[in-house]
Amino acid sequence: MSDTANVFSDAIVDHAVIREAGVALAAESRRFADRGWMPGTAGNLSVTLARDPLWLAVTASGLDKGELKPTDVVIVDEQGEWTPDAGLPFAQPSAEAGLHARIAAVTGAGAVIHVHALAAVRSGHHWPNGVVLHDLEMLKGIGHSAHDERVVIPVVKNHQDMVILGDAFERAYRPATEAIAEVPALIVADHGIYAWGRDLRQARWHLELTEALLQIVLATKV
Ligand SMILES: CSCCC(=O)C(=O)COP(=O)(O)O
Ligand SMILES: [Zn+2]
Repeated sequence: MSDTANVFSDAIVDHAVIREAGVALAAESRRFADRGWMPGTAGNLSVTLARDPLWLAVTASGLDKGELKPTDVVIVDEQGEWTPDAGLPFAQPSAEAGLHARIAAVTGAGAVIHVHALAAVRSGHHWPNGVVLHDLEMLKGIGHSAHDERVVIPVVKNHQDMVILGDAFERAYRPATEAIAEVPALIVADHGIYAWGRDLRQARWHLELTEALLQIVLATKV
């Protein structure tokens, strides 16, 4: 019997779904810790389990993100708060779960990843009003045109209150139009970057490509 069986034995939500989310979040977290983007306990991840009401499986707070176990997940509601309705015992969700929930609610994302990657933090210092990207082939990887589009990665001020941070995200977010895709990333100044997608894999692609684009604009700035 696995170590998750007891923890989830009274869960109202589907045990297998939570187990699958925990396995996936731990694996992704390890990947980013190995890259140096989640040093120590930095960073957090979530996947959307349900939409009505909104429930996310988010990483637990304050743990070594390179050593998460499949049981180190917490089910939170649309405020990012632990919900008793999921039937799991209390565990402290990520301090940033509220922003994950807001991003998932506003964008429809199936997964959100937050890391403390260097180029994102440096870019936020250099361009506090947003980072302009253009004429870069990798823009196609975040849904944009490589040549005739000017894409702005929004930058918002850091805050410890996730409602204030969520409001800042909503003001900065530009949803997709028929002509232009959304920008699936947000820089939080002096802190790190959030990226999202329909699932963890696409969120990872968006994160890796955005961080690579930011490395290029930093390396080529005059
Ligand atoms: C050690 S970094 C400070 C907290 C933070 O920014 C972070 O990403 C991790 O917070 P969590 O509550 O998810 O462990
Ligand atoms: Zn953080």
